[in-house]
Amino acid sequence: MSDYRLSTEAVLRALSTVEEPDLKRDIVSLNMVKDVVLGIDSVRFTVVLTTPACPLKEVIRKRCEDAIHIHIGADIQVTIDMTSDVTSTRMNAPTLPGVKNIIAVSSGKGGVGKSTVTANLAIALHKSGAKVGIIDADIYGPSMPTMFGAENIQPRIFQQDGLTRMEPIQQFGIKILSMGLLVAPGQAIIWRGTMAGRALQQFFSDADWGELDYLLIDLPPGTGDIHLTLVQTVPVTGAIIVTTPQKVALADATKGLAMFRQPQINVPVLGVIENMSYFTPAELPDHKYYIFGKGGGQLLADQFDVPMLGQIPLVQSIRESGDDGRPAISSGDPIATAAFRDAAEALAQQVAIRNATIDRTERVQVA
Ligand SMILES: Nc1ncnc2c1ncn2[C@@H]1O[C@H](COP(=O)(O)OP(=O)(O)OP(=O)(O)O)[C@@H](O)[C@H]1O
Repeated sequence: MSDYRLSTEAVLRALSTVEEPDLKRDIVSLNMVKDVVLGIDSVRFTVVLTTPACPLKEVIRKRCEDAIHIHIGADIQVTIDMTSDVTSTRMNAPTLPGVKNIIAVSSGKGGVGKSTVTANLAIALHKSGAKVGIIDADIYGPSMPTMFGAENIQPRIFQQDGLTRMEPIQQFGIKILSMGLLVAPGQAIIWRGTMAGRALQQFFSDADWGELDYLLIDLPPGTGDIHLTLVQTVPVTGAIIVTTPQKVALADATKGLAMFRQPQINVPVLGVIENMSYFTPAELPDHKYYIFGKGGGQLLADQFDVPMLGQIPLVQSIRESGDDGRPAISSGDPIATAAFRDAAEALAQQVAIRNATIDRTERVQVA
């Protein structure tokens, strides 16, 4: 006979001593414990994480087990089912209520690898179990069709209730709409500011995105009309800045980051991703050559007091796979895969922290 009392209340009391490491609150008051089922000397329950990409999954599991053993009984058999439900501050949003988080990906200057990072982050999040979409709003060089091998695929246009609707294409599990998909391959696009803005608005208002955990927006480099159109069209959950380590890139990245912080825009900055941080030759995977300088991304993150989400090395396969229409992380390169997976976990973690701690973003009103 056991000398402890096993009850749902006792289990919840024990689990309320477990703190979610990022959110710094106990997992019971965060509503993360569900479906407690008691046996004679056993208990089974579900822990609902705030993201499938949670890097602390095993830490939380161990803490729950320990809490039951310490507070109720050392010989209780504990079975924990870990699931996830990505959090959102966009519930009941008038535009795209099925999209939980809209994340702007921006850079100070062109060519730092913003699109490459967006494509690979999207796939890393998808591989963790999340539903992910990309809007390629880079009017100067919409590269998603090339990176995803989708130059010859057109979004399906159809009529619904008298309205013209658009269905995003789907490649490698990612739903995608791109300015580049609206014109024939090879055709140059000269977007007037208003035209580009209208196209972006249509990607939100006329497209069927269904349910998504994360919708990543690949913005043009710098700061401009498209950025303003975005924040005026939908409340953006947060922004990330992609930079390379050298000083010239950082000066521009600083301006890009400061834009989101302006009081009238007020989009939370989730962190910095440093791309081309160091060169690693495929045949010497342990070697790092800091050819563009070292620590620039961290400097930017420190200056704005935001986290560094990741450092992506310069590796030949990232460039090759981007050109081949198959983002590096899906072609299995181990160095690229590890770097993008870690950055995606860090991003998902920051989104969860942002959703638990900051009020929802308001759409910027046109003056
Ligand atoms: N980590 C990396 N390793 C190797 N090559 C990379 C890496 N990141 C990006 N590249 C390559 O650098 C080039 C520019 O990348 P990308 O198009 O993603 O940059 P961007 O910042 O989106 O550019 P733009 O400003 O034109 O939109 C591409 O050829 C891409 O394959």
